[in-house]
Amino acid sequence: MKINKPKHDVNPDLAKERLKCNFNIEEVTNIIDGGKDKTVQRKKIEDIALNNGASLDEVPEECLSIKERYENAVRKSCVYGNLVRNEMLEITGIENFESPVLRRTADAFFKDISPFMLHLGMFVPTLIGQCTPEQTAEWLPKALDMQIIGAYAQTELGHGTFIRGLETTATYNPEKEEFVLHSPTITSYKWWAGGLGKTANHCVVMAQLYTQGKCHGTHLFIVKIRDLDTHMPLPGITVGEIGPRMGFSSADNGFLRFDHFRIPRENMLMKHAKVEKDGVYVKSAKHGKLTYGTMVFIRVTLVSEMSFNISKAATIAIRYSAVRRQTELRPNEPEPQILDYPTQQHKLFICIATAHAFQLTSCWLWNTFQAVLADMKKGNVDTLPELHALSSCLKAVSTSDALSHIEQCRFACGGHGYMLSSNLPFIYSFVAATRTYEGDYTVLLLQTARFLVKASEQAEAGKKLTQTVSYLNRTANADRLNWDNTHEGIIKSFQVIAAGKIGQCVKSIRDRTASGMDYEDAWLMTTVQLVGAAEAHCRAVLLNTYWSEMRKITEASSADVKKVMHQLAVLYLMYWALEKTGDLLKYSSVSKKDLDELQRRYEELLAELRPNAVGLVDAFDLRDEILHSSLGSYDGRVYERLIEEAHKSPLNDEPVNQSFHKYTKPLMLGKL
Ligand SMILES: CCCCCCCC/C=C\CCCC(=O)SCCNC(=O)CCNC(=O)[C@H](O)C(C)(C)COP(=O)(O)OP(=O)(O)OC[C@H]1O[C@@H](n2cnc3c(N)ncnc32)[C@H](O)[C@@H]1OP(=O)(O)O
Ligand SMILES: Cc1cc2nc3c(=O)[nH]c(=O)nc-3n(C[C@H](O)[C@H](O)[C@H](O)COP(=O)(O)OP(=O)(O)OC[C@H]3O[C@@H](n4cnc5c(N)ncnc54)[C@H](O)[C@@H]3O)c2cc1C
Repeated sequence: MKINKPKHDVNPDLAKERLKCNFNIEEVTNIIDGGKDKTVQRKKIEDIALNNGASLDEVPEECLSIKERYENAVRKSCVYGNLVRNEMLEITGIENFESPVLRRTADAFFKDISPFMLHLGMFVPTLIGQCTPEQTAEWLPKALDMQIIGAYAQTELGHGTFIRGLETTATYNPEKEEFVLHSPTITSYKWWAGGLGKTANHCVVMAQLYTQGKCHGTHLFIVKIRDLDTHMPLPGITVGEIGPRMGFSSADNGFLRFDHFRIPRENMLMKHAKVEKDGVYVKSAKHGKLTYGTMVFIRVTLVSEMSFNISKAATIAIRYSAVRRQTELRPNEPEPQILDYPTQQHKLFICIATAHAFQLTSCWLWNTFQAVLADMKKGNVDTLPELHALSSCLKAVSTSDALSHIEQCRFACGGHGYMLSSNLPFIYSFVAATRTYEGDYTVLLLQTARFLVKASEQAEAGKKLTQTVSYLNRTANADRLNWDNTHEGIIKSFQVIAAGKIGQCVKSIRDRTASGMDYEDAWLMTTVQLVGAAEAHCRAVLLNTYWSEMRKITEASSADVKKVMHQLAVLYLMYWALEKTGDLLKYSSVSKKDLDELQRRYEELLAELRPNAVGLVDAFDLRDEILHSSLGSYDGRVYERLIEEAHKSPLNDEPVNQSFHKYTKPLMLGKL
């Protein structure tokens, strides 16, 4: 398989690494893509994107002014959007518009973010999930064809987490058969929506619905905010961009204020509830939270997105570590490649394993999501709470872990990792936002904890639990698990840790209520433990899912691929067992000797994986144009690229900057 055809000679150290690799790289790539046919499809889509010169920037994105950067991003988004519409969707099928391949290939065009990302990412999914068939027929084709460009405006200046606290109102007027949208306070300004500031002409708005004098809580509305021809904001709309951010610099995250702005009745998204012409409110949803559906969808997709981002950072850091040499081990010996240091391997190999863990878990979560959607189509919403609990904790933990692993990759690249041209700061700042948006880490783990506390009480009452919490049935009465130093033993010990922590939360809440606290205060006082319990549950789910899915997916693989995939999964289990020794000591009979043995095995495993490290990141098959990294390109021309990038700095356009004559020279001459 030709991964990247390098234009230059490959760095000799990197070339040697590739000779050491003892498994079939293409086979692993096919596993990651979900099959050989999917690899072929991905490559076709990448070719379409990359054979188009429009993705190239003469001046690096980061060297442009805020306006230039946005304008360049819109230019590229239009080219990319056009390719998606005219060529790529033909390959994936239009029903797969949310295919991760389309999202990932977009990275060939943007180091930062496309201002159109939220259009396909949230606006279109909301139309699909929240419209009646008539509304779908009206809006969806226009959105997919990009005749209208949308954003998702839910968060306000005063509230993001607490959706029920949103202040924007949509008041129904039966005489005119219209809703009046209004922002009554400064805290009710819509705030943050990606693409809203300058790009979108429509948006989905979450607002408190009032009809016949009564508030019925938050509902979704589709709102045209700009004239389609002139792009001017419509009267009654104040819209703009919220200002520079840590990342997302070209996403024109926006603010929006309504001044008694009128929209037709038909613009309420009415799949789950409607307002009749006369103002009567009718709810058809069988579950109170179906309007939160787009958030669940994005939380599910983010797990795979995290796998992708970790694989990018790992590829950069591991290739760089094969090229970089530092510090004599013994006098007069050549400096070793930094990849030879076990401490470096400890920072990096877990990233490869985590990318696989998240990829396999995300496929499993996606299938669970599809099954729940199928249930809901039949009118059964019983499986939704488990999906909500699962998607909440997996979103929280995968984004948080991804962030810390990506930071480790940057540390692993020393000073050069701090350069924007390494791309690690872009990847980091993108992932930093994911820990917050679509539900903050703590908040989502507390949602999972709610579900776990109920499940634990049901287990106590002898009820049979659903699959992801069924371990509570088996472990509810277990005090301390007998430590068993096998892979299954480690997974079981994580289930016992989770069960023990959940049980301890239930006890704390009960003790507190028994001593006179009301339930809300008892819950609040226990939230630090509840977050820990939900994280422990999530770790148990991740370890179990990764291990079982890895075994399934490699059943027909060659012996060498089976071996290396198995080694990665074992590394993942051991890494987390060693990270959580305190919990293991508390909830199992593990001894110091067992832990010392685990540590020794872990260190041996790092050494066993070492010859395959470059092969494993090559298997992610990330083309240079998608990696955008001076440190991580396939040919390993690290130093040459760093110099080439330095020359692109606008400060190097002339030998002497005018500030010398204006300020520095007068200072030197005492004439300032
Ligand atoms: C195509 C791929 C693209 C990938 C990349 C995309 C990049 C996109 C870039 C940026 C996007 C950023 C977009 C955004 O951030 S949009 C804004 C997102 N905002 C949030 O996520 C807010 C988080 N807050 C909440 O979700 C909720 O407020 C809450 C924390 C869950 C609380 O809600 P509420 O107060 O209404 O509910 P309660 O706590 O009282 O719970 C009541 C019961 O409802 C259950 N519940 C809550 N939510 C859900 C749900 N979504 N589904 C099912 N059930 C839900 C909850 O568990 C309670 O159940 P119980 O049985 O215990 O009563
Ligand atoms: C880059 C980016 C893009 C975004 N894009 C969009 C978009 O397109 N559309 C959109 O509508 N929104 C968007 N958002 C907004 C985002 O969804 C919210 O910022 C997010 O949901 C967190 O809400 P918040 O900002 O209100 O944080 P807050 O809720 O104010 O959180 C602040 C702190 O309080 C804690 N906290 C809050 N509530 C609780 C609680 N109940 N218990 C314990 N601790 C709590 C949190 O853990 C956190 O530490 C975006 C945000 C970012 C950063």
